[in-house]
Amino acid sequence: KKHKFWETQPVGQFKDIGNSTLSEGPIEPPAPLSEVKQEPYNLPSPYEWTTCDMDSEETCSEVYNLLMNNYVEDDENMFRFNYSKEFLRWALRPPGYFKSWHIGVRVKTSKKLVAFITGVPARIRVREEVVNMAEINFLCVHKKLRSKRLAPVMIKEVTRRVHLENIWQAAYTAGVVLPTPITTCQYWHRSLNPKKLIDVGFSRLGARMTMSRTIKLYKLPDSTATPGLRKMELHDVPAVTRLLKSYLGQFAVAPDFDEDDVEHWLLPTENVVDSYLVESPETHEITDFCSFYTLPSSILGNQNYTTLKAAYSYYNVSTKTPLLQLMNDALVVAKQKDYDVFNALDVMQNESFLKELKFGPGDGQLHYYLYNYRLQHALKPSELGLVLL
Ligand SMILES: COc1cccc(CC(=N)NC(=O)c2cccnc2OC2CCNCC2)c1
Repeated sequence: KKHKFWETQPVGQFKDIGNSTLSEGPIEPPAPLSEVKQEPYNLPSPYEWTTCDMDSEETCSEVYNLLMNNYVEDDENMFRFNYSKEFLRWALRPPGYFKSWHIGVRVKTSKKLVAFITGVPARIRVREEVVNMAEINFLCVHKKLRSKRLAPVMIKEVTRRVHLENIWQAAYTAGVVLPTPITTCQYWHRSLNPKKLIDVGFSRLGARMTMSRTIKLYKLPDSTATPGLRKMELHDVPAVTRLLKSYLGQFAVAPDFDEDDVEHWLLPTENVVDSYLVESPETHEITDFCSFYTLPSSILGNQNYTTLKAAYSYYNVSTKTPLLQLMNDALVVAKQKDYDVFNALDVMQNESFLKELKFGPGDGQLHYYLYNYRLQHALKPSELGLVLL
């Protein structure tokens, strides 16, 4: 029976699509904390819960290795996400985070880490409502423990721990269709190193295309074009926060960033997140912003390469510089930093540059979900202003 677990959860159900008697907003009301289950859910007997302290080098390495060997692969099982340790520490320790939401499962005897799921707090605006949510991510069960029905109990346990902090909504993405997506995004890839991408099977040589013609097609300028483009610095946080808050206001669902959030999520961090802004040479006003995060993938079964260096479009704001030019400069910077590919979803205003900047459509979709919050209608990807890691 499909979705046996999800039909028991407060999420939009397929059977409710189009039922206009159901109002937009929380599906179940908050419960008094005394009514939240105080003790952890039961795991199958060989396993025990553990809280993963990401400040611990040893535990962070265990999480890194579990994900490197068992996390999400592409549809053809040629690549697997290879989040770095510094990326995981960044992703899991935003302002107000809870260590208790970094949940692992260990084998009682060997203490081996065999599963993981996380939440981080986020203020997300849904239309006019700002909602305290948990962003759920990194659900991973060791390949050898699949279909033991561990995922449902891990989802229930992270939900229980989120409830204990009086948070009743969540946001998450998945490559699979579950009840019920608030939107479904296409992903797009812009080749930066086409020879490597073809060698490893990420891309295929176009029909009637030679390798040298393909390399020429994706060639980028050696330097950026926008006057006043520079890396974001700490003193830019107030201006970038204002710029971002104003820009994200146009989307139906978007983070409600304050300065502490912007400092954490958007200040450049080596090998994790890169952020650039345009400071007008005349007025010194900050008029535009672009950012991408670094998520390499392991290349499974290739003699010459082990890693695909990929940049993922994050938050971009254009108020003076055309978005097309701003994003082309982002491609130029990514190429300068030796990335192989630049990925983007068709969210926000990304559709306006994807084809013109020679992005090609990916072969999959990314579905966005809200937990315990019903939207009257699914969104178009262009109405979504939320990028999850
Ligand atoms: C190239 O290596 C891959 C390794 C694993 C999976 C995929 C395909 C895939 N599933 N891609 C995405 O989900 C994706 C494509 C474009 C932009 N963001 C994305 O996912 C982000 C956001 C959701 N969490 C994973 C990273 C590709």
